[in-house]
Amino acid sequence: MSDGTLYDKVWEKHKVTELPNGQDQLFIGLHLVHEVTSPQAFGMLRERDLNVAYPDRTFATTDHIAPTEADKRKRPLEDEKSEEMLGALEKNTSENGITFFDFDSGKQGITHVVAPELGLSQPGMTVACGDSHTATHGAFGSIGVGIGTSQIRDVLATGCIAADKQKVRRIEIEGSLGDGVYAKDVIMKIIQELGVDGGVGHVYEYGGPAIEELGMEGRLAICNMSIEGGARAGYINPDETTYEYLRGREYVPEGEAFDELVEYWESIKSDDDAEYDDVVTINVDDIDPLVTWGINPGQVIEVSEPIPAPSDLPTQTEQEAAEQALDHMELSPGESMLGYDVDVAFLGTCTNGRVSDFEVAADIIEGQQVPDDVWALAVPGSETVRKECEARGIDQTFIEAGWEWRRAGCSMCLAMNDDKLEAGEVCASSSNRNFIGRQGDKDGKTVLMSPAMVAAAAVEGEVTDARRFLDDGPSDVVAADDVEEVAD
Ligand SMILES: CC(C)[C@H](C(=O)O)[C@@H](O)C(=O)O
Ligand code: SF4
Repeated sequence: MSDGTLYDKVWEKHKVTELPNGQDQLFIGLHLVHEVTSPQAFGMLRERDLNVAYPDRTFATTDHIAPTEADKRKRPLEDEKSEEMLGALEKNTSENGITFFDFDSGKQGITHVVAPELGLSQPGMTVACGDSHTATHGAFGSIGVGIGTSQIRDVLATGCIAADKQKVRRIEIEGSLGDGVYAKDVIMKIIQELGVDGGVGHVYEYGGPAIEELGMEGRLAICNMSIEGGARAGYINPDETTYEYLRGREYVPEGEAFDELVEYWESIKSDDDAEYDDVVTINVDDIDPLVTWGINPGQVIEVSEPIPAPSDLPTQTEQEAAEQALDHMELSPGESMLGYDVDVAFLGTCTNGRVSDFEVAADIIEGQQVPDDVWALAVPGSETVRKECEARGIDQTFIEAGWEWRRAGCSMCLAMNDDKLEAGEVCASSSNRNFIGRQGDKDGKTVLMSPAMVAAAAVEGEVTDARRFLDDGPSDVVAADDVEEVAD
């Protein structure tokens, strides 16, 4: 008989008991903490005079409020609220014996970038963090869940959460990605097909040839945006790519211990005959780079497709959302996103702030100049990413092309620091959310896309198909001039 999916197996291994209310008590193997969602939870522990149950399984970093300009990282931080949050995290971690990757550690960065690159996130684990993008860690074949304040308190105090088991949808990605099409495009395609609520009540298991071909950084980008598709978590079964990535990382055991772990990791993979609640197949052979045209990540098209008319959308909710989106973005149905003016290019975040993202973008911007009226901002996802890019000279390519090369943090992904989109500005962004006001002013506009597309938009000052910049890209790429109706 089949043991089932990775989700079933990992869940069962971590289930402590069934609670009287029907939920399961789930043990959490890795608890990640950042400055925004943790202070209140630590406060709750203090009120009850409780200690942190598993400080060795708990790791903290500062990301959301982190200033990205080197000289603004001096303490106390200029912004009072940010200083308060950072101070609280310092106090809470040092009082409880929790490792904190602070600015001086050289390892600070976005939680979901730092934990994977240090080898903290491993297959078969349960990972929790007070942050919706904890799904990212599922790229290793773990269950990564975002949790709220009371659950953060519970994990701190007991190492466990009360949780409901979800259904599992297998998303089979067939085919092979063309040049200039990336993991980000795959997840945007999935959300286009299944919608922003499509995953509610589910976790997504991504698999199939196109997923197997991806490196870990691409897999992380896909799992990262599971939440944008409404899923509670997303994961990919571990394989050689996973093990090779993990080998030698700081928190990964070596030698025989590593081999034993691989054996365990192999055992928690979904069985070939595992039963899923649902299977969806998407072929990516012919997909073009995707961009959003609206104000949620499901309002997305392949870059040369026309923007849909609200009346063509299936539900009233989608129709109303589309009306609001077109109004906000100042776009009309039938128009193309090609040629849409861009003021800011933002490259970074827990979706696309890793070395390979900067590498891909550097290939496009090399020898090009950002126009005077475009502000191009490159923000490594972690200090480790930054230093590796600098060691390889990638930062110089950005700087020479007119980009600002910054220190690590969430930055303009949600503008909790100084990096803000202003009213009326359009941002070509490698992030994961395009909600109104997300990147700063409520009158700013966000267009989500892959790092390559952000780089190309920075060069042109408008949305363009990045494959035009590839030596070996396809020959039939549509340029803005070829499109009859081009947005302003
Ligand atoms: C601040 C934090 C709680 C939030 C999240 O949960 O995701 C943020 O990271 C985001 O991306 O919106
Ligand atoms: S980079 Fe963006 S999505 Fe990721 S944790 Fe930070 S704010 Fe959230």
